[in-house]
Amino acid sequence: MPLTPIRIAMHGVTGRMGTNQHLIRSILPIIKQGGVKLSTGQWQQIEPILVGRDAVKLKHLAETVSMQEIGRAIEFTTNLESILLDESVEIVFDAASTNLRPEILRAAMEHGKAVYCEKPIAINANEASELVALAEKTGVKNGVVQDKLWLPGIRKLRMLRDQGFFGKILGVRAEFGYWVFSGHDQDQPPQRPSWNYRSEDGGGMMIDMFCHWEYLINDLFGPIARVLAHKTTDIAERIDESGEPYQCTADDSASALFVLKNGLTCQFNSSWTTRVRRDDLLTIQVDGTEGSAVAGLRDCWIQSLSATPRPTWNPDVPQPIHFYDNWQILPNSTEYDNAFKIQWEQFIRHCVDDADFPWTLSSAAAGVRLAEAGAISANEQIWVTL
Ligand SMILES: NC(=O)C1=CN([C@@H]2O[C@H](COP(=O)(O)OP(=O)(O)OC[C@H]3O[C@@H](n4cnc5c(N)ncnc54)[C@H](OP(=O)(O)O)[C@@H]3O)[C@@H](O)[C@H]2O)C=CC1
Ligand SMILES: O=C1CO[C@H](CO)[C@@H](O)[C@@H]1O
Repeated sequence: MPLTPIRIAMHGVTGRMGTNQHLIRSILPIIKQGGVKLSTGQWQQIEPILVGRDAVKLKHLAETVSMQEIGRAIEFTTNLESILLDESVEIVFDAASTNLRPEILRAAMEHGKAVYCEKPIAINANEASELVALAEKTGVKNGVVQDKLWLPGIRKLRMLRDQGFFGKILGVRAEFGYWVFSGHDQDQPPQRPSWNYRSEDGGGMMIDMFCHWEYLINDLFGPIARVLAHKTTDIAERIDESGEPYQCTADDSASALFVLKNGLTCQFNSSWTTRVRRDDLLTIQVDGTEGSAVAGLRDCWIQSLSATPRPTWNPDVPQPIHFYDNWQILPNSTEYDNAFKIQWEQFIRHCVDDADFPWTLSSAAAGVRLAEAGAISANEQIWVTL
């Protein structure tokens, strides 16, 4: 007997993340592959209902896009209330802009729905804690996107760590970012939404990225003990979606030192105002006594102690070493599925099969606390202990 498909309401699906990563690269491919395989060997199929405020965009996704991807249309509605009252809907997912998230999550949990959502779960630690408390009170299953954990580059880094490649890990440096056009030249339109650059709308580098850095560092290297951070708003005015100039009130660059409970120091630079001259938009370098690795989003390069060149400082001659030449690229040792899709499958198994799922609201609240600690550190110019 096939299992009844679980109904998943998807709010914020008309946005960049909702459309691309969640609908087109996760949910529709899961439907296409027949659902998610459970521990019993049965396949759990899913049925999405798209929810939002713009019926035209929803109809396009539910009909045209869905038809292209899975050969049939799916449901959509602009009535969120009716979704909350619909007992056949088991999971409410939210990928709308950050400042809307707490209200949606609260309403869904109060109606007994399992919740799954994009990061961050809130823009301040108090609100994040209230959501965690409500999840505990209502007992609903809950989860938060922590996609970077399943990026191929990060999986390769984790494999190196587990195989003891590094020896003793001495330090971690991450460079994240790229140039986000301000929109002042109409031939170079901005590639990120304007709310990202307004703190009153939930934007800002720290709140966007420190929640990623928290779970990534915690997973790969251990829990963070304290942070020293600095943030700036490098570009004061940008152009919004309607072509109007607006004042940027959020940080677009942030640097941080995270010192872990095990004593390791992780240095993270994050910027929307930098031009890339490195291997990828995010690179994480791990240096150890026995070897070093640099992970990008998909690739990972290694250099062992025995392959380490011997630089000497002499600015009077051209640099004799081509530093990139002494690194070896790791092969792909498995198939790397989309990171968001992998986590969706795990969340569905958690809901249906009770499989372990540690990436909860509680774990995501730590990311919001780190962003808040970073902001306090920057504003008061102090170390903040977590
Ligand atoms: N995990 C990751 O790698 C990433 C996560 N994110 C997170 O994803 C979330 C969405 O970001 P992104 O996709 O870039 O944002 P977008 O601006 O592209 O999308 C915003 C979405 O929110 C909806 N929305 C905005 N205001 C309202 C409102 N008042 N009422 C109802 N719906 C509203 C929009 O609907 P409409 O179409 O009708 O305007 C749209 O669906 C953020 O929380 C962000 O932090 C972002 C980037 C990467
Ligand atoms: O929130 C985010 C901001 O944008 C980044 C990419 O540009 C994402 O990786 C991240 O999740």
